[in-house]
Amino acid sequence: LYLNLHPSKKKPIYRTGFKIYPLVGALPEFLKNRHRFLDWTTDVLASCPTSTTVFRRPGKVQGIITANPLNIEHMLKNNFENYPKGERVLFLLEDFLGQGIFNSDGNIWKVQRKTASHEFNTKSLRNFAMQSAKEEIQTRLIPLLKKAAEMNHPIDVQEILERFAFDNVCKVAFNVDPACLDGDGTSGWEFMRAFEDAATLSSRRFMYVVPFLWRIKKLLNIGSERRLKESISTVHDFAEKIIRSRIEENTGEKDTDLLSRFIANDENSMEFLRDIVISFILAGRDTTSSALTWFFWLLSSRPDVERNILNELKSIRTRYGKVIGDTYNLDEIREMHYLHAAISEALRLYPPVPLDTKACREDDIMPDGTFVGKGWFVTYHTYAMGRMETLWGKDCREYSPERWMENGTCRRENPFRFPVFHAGPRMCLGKDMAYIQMKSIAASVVERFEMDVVDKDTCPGHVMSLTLRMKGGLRVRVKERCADVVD
Ligand code: HEM
Repeated sequence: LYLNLHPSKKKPIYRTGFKIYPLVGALPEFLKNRHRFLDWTTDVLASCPTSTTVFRRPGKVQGIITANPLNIEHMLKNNFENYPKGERVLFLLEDFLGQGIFNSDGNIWKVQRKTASHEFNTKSLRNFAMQSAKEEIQTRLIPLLKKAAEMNHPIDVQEILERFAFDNVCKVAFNVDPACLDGDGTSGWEFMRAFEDAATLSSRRFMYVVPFLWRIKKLLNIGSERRLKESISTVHDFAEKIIRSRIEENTGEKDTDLLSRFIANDENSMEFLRDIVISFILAGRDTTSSALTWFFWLLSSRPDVERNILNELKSIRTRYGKVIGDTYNLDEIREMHYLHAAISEALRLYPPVPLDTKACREDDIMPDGTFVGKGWFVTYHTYAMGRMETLWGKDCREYSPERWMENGTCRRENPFRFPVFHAGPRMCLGKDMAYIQMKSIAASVVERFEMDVVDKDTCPGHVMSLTLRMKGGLRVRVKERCADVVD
């Protein structure tokens, strides 16, 4: 339902992108399309004059969904205070995330943001993250892929990347190596599994047609809510044990990881520290792995793009006197403009956070004239934005890294047109770190291995979790590249 406020008459007009039925509103359509929610809502938004639509369900939940950059700039920056995450979202995720940076508003958020953004800008943290990624690539990822190539076994690249990202973000968050990429059976592996369950089961709370059904299940301690409680308890126990031992050995000096930097402030309680660490792990865990999974899938059917990446890597190796197998440092990674473009293009089509929702604090009018009522949800649809002809032209659904290139470098995009990393005061803190990690992995893998995707011609589906995961994973056969082809 597209609602427009005529400035002259100040009388709202309702127009719809969704089919609305008497009494039940958009519910039948929602149920019919729940399994393809992102594509369904993309089509609806594309048919609306300003790429914005109002969403109604029976009961009091209602809000707007928008893919309009002006509206997004308004809610994420110009009228930021009016669009917090809101009590509903905070409440649904509170059992798992507590009041960590990812799940807080107002002062609680501001305090964490201030410290975290200061630390994220330090060279020492960036170097530490870079070093952790390098080690994980050299000692775990490459040997694992070599072995898969020797055995000619198909592997699930998504799962491998998820384990990689989990190891990496745990190192950055609290300097613990769960060694998930090394194999199963470790306590870190149990932590990762529990973390995954907790994230997936928490996100399911958003999809209940009867919103409070999960609360009844929680009260009775049955089904998914029981499993959620168990997984949260495993995650919390693991994190608390580490934090406790770190507090005990606290020398008062800042260490390299984030936790130590927060511990240095004596005022932070155990719960506060736990929530921060968990928020960071959640933020950095599935996002980079999701992005790279879609990137490798897109690349598998585009040998021309792969060739351009190989050529770029070759010229960097020549310039810096490197050979295949050496890891790249920060300066070299920064010079990988085409690779940057190829990853950004994958992020455009498959944003790891496809939807993001805020709550409206006071009645407001969006720049496109859409009225938003107090208490409504406001969702911006990053996935739909990557598929809008109005934003990216007629070839918007094509994978084309070239659209990012300008005079040999990857151009910057307006974050409100490309809100893949959010925008405004709450913009993703890990963006640079994420690109460094993704480019390091992509460069090391592409120059050494060919990836032959099993079922290349089938377009994979996606699973709605907190991030956009590929349904069934990405199964590939890996083959070591011949050196003469690379050179
Ligand atoms: C491709 C990779 C990534 C993408 C696409 C991404 C995207 C996002 C998005 C959309 C948000 C806003 C979420 C919301 O507030 O609802 C966000 C927030 C955040 N991200 Fe990332 N992220 C990525 C990687 C990372 C990494 C690697 C880290 C850290 C290790 C990180 C740390 C954070 C933090 C701490 C926030 C919360 C910021 C705040 O609320 O002030 N992200 N990210």
